[in-house]
Amino acid sequence: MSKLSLDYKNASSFFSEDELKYFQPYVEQAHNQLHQKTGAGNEFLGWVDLPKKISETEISDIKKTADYVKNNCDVFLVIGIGGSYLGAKAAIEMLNHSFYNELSDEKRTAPKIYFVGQNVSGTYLKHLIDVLEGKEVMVNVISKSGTTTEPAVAFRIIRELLEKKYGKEGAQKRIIATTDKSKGALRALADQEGYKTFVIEDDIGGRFSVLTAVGLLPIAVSGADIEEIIKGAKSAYNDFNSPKLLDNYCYQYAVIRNIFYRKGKTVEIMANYEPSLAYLSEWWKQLYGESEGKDHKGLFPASVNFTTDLHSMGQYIQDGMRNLFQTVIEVKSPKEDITLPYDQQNLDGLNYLSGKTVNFINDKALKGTLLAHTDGNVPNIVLKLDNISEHSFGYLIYFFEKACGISGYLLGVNPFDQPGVEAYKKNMFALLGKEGYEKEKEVLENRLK
Ligand SMILES: O=P(O)(O)OC[C@H]1O[C@H](O)[C@H](O)[C@@H](O)[C@@H]1O
Repeated sequence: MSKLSLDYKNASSFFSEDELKYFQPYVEQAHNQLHQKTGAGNEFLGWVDLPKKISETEISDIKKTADYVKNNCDVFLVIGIGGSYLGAKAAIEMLNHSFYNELSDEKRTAPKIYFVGQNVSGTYLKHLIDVLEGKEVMVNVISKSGTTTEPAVAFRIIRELLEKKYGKEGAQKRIIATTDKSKGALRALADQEGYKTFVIEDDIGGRFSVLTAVGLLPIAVSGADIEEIIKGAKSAYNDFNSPKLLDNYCYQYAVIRNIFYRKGKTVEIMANYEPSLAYLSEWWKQLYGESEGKDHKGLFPASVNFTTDLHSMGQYIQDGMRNLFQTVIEVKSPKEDITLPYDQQNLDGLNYLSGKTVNFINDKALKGTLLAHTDGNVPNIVLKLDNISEHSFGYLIYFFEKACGISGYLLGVNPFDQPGVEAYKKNMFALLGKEGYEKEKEVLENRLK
């Protein structure tokens, strides 16, 4: 069973226990807003009860479809952007072999999985087509709105490729669409072509959708146990259900973020010491960035992968502008370990470590860095995760989602919309010459002269 704990002793000299307690009434209000669906954005609170609500029928449909995918392709393309891919990618990287796609077919019992449709780079798409040559391919195209440009462009190209290779009917059996139940271009296309579909409910926003078919289908294809993920999320639901701040460390995390923000620590850096957690941070950045970055407010969520980034960003964190705090994810029992051998010659000077494991070295790096950064006036919150498992993944996801809802309400924003994302889209459509944007096009082109 996974367990998570919050250790803020390396942050506690930056605020007092009283400051934490002062938030109790506001936390209670935020808790009620979430659970009674009375706060801003309350039409997007389907994720709150999702771990309890997801049906056996949905899970078994996802598992059956995943088995079909596993038996019918070498490469599974997941086409989606933002909330429509980050959660699945985070899970697959966290739970599987570090070199999942590179493993031999005997060692990897599932297809290779590529996440695409996150850019509009011609080079990238051309290179993707090179890699698909001679491979049996299936596709899961995921878009809640069904109108997002990046995945739509990638899907049009891949769909043509599949139809050429397998014929229209053959391609139809190889495409699964995850989208809205009735709206959007992808829904219309899927209905017309007769693709297998999964529905994203109206009340679950993209960045809160990893525990729906959006995340669960690709995760199930990779061989991970999605029922365990849901169980983990369910236990987090139960563990973080109290409005009492002192009994609920999920809410404590939300409050501490808000305390630091109000003290001018405007950047939160998520730090991990396991490369397999890099995409968990990417998922977390979207969750917090899109939820809180609005009305000219909000912490800037950043991430670093340690020890790698200690050799690039470590200098800044130790010694740059003091507007940072760090949230470190410590994994108490990583999946694997390896011992450093003894070397007679000892030219690399590492014999003092021979017989020690690499995880032992990593642990000392974590602890040493924690103290150094704290000494450098960067408060450190540590989230200690017992292990890397499906259960832990579900638990962590729900922990961060719940804390995000509370934190957004404490900040005084609507955590469930993302109006700012439209600005670039409007300009891009105008410059591309999309119908209805003629006036904007002229203005923008003049500005670009
Ligand atoms: O699933 P989609 O509708 O394609 O959206 C994919 C992503 O892009 C949008 O622009 C939003 O900012 C994100 O919140 C969303 O997750």
